[in-house]
Amino acid sequence: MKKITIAIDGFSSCGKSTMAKDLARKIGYIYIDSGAMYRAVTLYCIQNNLFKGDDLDLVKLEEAIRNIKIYFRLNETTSLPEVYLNDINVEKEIRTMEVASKVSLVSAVGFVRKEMVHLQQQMGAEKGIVMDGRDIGTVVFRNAELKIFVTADPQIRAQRRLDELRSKNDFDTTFEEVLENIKQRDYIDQNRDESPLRQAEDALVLDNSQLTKEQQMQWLLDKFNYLTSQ
Ligand SMILES: Nc1ncnc2c1ncn2[C@@H]1O[C@H](COP(=O)(O)OP(=O)(O)O)[C@@H](O)[C@H]1O
Ligand SMILES: Nc1ccn([C@@H]2O[C@H](COP(=O)(O)OP(=O)(O)O)[C@@H](O)[C@H]2O)c(=O)n1
Repeated sequence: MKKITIAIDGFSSCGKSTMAKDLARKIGYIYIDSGAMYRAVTLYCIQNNLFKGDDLDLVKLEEAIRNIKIYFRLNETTSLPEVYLNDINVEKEIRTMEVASKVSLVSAVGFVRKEMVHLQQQMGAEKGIVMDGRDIGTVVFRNAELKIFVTADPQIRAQRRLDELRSKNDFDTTFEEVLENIKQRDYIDQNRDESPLRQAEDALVLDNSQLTKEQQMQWLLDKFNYLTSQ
């Protein structure tokens, strides 16, 4: 069967990666978490002291950006792609609240986006890919055959993210901190000049506030099956 490109965009912590991963596994496509790439650049900035508070040293970052090597490699146990920063697996380090609190500042920078979008387009050149993020259907793969825009109630999203942090033994972060971070990132992501988070005109919208992971997966699979059976 001819392979297509699937773009899943939407707000923070609403289940995009979960859906994208599940679908990719089911249909045998590659899965790419584009947010992990912006998180990896953010980790680089933190590790190299490019932040003074919320001020980012753009001169140093621009000098460094071409030498920041980011790629995914499959974890053989989970069969899921994991992100590498300059040849080090940083899959765990990029999921901290420290990175979450800075990532929207880094992802708003034009030259960072240019590099990441270029890499993402290379990864999807052969189609057969499910990529999730903020600008996949509007910028990275404007011609994607299937575009989904996911949303959910912020309180529900914060609780989901908090449960995830707890499951990773983070018992320090509070519900209020997670909710605040989600709202802040949504605001910056929607209001930045470069590729702001927008619903593509041809995207199908899913509010999964009241859906289980299984239900949202079935919804997505139905859309995929319908499209590819045409
Ligand atoms: N429908 C759902 N119901 C409950 N929890 C969900 C649902 N979808 C995803 N989750 C959980 O919510 C958290 C955020 O999901 P994730 O896929 O990482 O979101 P995103 O990629 O949009 O940031 C994860 O811990 C995930 O397991
Ligand atoms: N295609 C993308 C993906 C992520 N991002 C940025 O990267 C951040 C982290 O993305 P993510 O997908 O890991 O976020 P979560 O919703 O999983 O917390 C977002 O808040 C955006 O600022 C982006 O600008 N463009």
